[in-house]
Amino acid sequence: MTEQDTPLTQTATHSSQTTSDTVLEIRNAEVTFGMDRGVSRVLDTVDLDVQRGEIIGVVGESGSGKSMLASSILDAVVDPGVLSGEITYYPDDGAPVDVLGLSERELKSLRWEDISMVFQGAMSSFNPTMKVGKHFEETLVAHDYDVDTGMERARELLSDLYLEPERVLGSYPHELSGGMQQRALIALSLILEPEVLVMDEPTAALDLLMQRSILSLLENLQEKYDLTMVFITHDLPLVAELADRIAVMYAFELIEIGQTEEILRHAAHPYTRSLLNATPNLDAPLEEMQPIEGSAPDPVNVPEGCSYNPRCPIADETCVADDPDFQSASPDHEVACFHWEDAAEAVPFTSEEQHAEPKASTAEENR
Ligand SMILES: Nc1ncnc2c1ncn2[C@@H]1O[C@H](COP(=O)(O)OP(=O)(O)OP(=O)(O)O)[C@@H](O)[C@H]1O
Repeated sequence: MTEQDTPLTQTATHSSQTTSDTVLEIRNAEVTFGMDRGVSRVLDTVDLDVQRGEIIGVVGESGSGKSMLASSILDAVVDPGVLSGEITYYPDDGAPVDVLGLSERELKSLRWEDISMVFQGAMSSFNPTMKVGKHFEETLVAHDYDVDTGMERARELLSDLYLEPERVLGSYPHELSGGMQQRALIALSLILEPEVLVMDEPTAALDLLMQRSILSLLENLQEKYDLTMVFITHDLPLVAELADRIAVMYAFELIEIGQTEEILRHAAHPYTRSLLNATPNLDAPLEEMQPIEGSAPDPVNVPEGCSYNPRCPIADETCVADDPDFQSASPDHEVACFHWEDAAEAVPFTSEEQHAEPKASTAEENR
């Protein structure tokens, strides 16, 4: 059987996948900045449903809009960025929350108690003049949580992350290594028992070994605390080890989404396939790595039609004239490309080996 043998099914947007298990529903999320040289659209009509209890990896090149998506989820886009669309949070117990309609006060509580966020570079998130323990206490007090109970939870979380609680709580941030700081920050983000954890390049500043060990700790935390995780990164192989699903961004839009294994083995967007070929792979020789030709578009000047068309080997006049809708490449696998059925032939994988080890390696080598 060929790699792409699934018949084209009807056009659909992945928003149609909303189920009763959806914890976050993002519709038409758009972020613009007014610049001297025009409007910079740095997030372009993104629709995404995050399912309760899943780990979803959002990947893309630097500047593709991943951080804008992360901050949109919490209505935290920096000024003077303008966010529009709808972000709905469905708590486990309670009425749906219209995130963009919340007051500042309501947002403040949502941000720690329901949906929490961890950014790259723990040092910029901690106050360097305050001991780590004080950060936990202040967060508990600010949200009217019982400090004793909360600090018990802090100790448990720090232990879960293989840190010595007393030592870490009694240290200033700079007294801890980068890996310890980042783990302490993850513990802090979970102190108010949020249901969803959004992480924006949480391990980017760390060495490979520390990245891997944090990933496995995150997996344990997710199981223990029933968390939903949105893990944002440029590192596709890294997130593939953790994520149940992968969503790929290109030029401020989502262009493909599917189960991790499906994306790794049967990516249907020419960009995703090129991204996999451009990704270092421990199993494949370096010469098999192929950089993607051309450069990512400027947000003020995104190409008409499919924004990938100037770099795409199978683009034709349709791709220049129209922006493709999502199509179903296989169950739970959607791709925004007119010619996805030709992508496997046009952009073959350079390595026969799998590009990365997915979370659960259960599927056959090939369909
Ligand atoms: N404050 C700002 N004002 C104007 N444009 C911005 C601002 N912050 C980011 N951008 C632009 O928004 C676009 C998307 O940026 P974003 O940070 O979301 O990308 P990213 O995929 O997270 O990249 P990286 O992996 O490098 O963090 C980029 O073109 C960036 O230059």
